[in-house]
Amino acid sequence: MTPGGTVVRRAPGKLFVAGEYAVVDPGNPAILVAVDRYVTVTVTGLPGTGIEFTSDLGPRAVRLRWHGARLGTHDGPGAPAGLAHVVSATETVARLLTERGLPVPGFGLRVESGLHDNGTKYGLGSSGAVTVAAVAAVAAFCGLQLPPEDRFRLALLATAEIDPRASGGDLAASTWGGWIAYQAPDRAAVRDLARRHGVQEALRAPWPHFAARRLPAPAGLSLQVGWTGTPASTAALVSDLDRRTWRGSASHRTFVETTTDCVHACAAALEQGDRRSLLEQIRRARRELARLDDEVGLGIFTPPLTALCDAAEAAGGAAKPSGAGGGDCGIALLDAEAPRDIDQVRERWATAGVLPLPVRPAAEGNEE
Ligand SMILES: Nc1ncnc2c1ncn2[C@@H]1O[C@H](COP(=O)(O)OP(=O)(O)O)[C@@H](O)[C@H]1O
Ligand SMILES: C[C@@](O)(CCOP(=O)(O)OP(=O)(O)O)CC(=O)O
Repeated sequence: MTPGGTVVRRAPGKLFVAGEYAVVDPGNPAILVAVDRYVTVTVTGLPGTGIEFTSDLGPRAVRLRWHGARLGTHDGPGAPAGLAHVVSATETVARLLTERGLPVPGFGLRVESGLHDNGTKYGLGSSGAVTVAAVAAVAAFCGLQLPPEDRFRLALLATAEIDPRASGGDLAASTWGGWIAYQAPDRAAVRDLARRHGVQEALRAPWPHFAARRLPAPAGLSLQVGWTGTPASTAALVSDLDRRTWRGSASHRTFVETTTDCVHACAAALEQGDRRSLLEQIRRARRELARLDDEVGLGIFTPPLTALCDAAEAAGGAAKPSGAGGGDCGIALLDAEAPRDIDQVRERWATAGVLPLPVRPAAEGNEE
């Protein structure tokens, strides 16, 4: 902490490489990569016990006060629109402080997002990055020294209070950085564990199915990212899928089996530096998502995302939507030694209305 009592923490955004949708069920693997665009959270001491939130997405600072363990306005507990993630992150760290007998001081928390373009999200995981950065900043400001897994767990507990369907893969990438293999715990179960036995206990207890480990970056391949310019609602797409009869069907089982096999093969290809196999598996992941989309008509593939994939495959690369689809970003892996092919793909993307984003994998995640 600086002498003025200000703490600054940042967390990178992320992209899904493979495993989206399947990863929402505990234990199913996915691969993500952190990218070098960040959400930055600054916490500064303020007199009193209230917490003042300022976001670059909101018009003005919002001062909230404590109603027991929850933050809210004078009317009662509850986060104002657009502040759900920072409020939940603050409440979760505050519960840990209280359980440890430590005071929760008053402070101001300010968010600056590098994951938006004039207020429109790129789909690079701003909700995950802001949660990870807010947990780290609030914890450090309050004098807690926490290892990465504790910060990840706090961020997941904070997220599960808002939406237990979210896998937390974004939180893992934002916490650890680099290329990550991730398996989610049962979010409702860990949320209930924290509610019943406390946050401290939820940090200590085993979390069945949860796993996160770093993978090597792909050698000789360049990660290219295209933005469709259309923001998609992940929560809406995931709950849309849940409302259909697909879950529990033979098609669901096939999707999960194929996707799991594909993610394991991608991880092995990264570990063995096998470029050709990695490209084959990314193309397979695209096909499996397309099959899901054809069967349930979810709208994962929009015309710009299909054009993004076709252009990359025509140049000998592999590509797919990243995450829930329906807009946001797609990724491509292209031969790093063929800059002219990369330029050509980017030109074809521009013609299809896809903006190439100048982002690169970020080796580092969020720091304590
Ligand atoms: N700059 C920010 N300031 C405060 N909260 C933010 C900011 N960026 C994102 N969030 C949180 O994340 C939510 C948006 O999540 P989502 O639509 O899933 O975007 P993304 O796809 O980028 O994760 C917002 O409603 C808010 O709670
Ligand atoms: C469908 C999913 O598996 C992947 C969603 O990935 P996105 O990258 O679309 O997510 P946001 O960061 O919230 O925009 C749902 C999940 O894992 O929670």
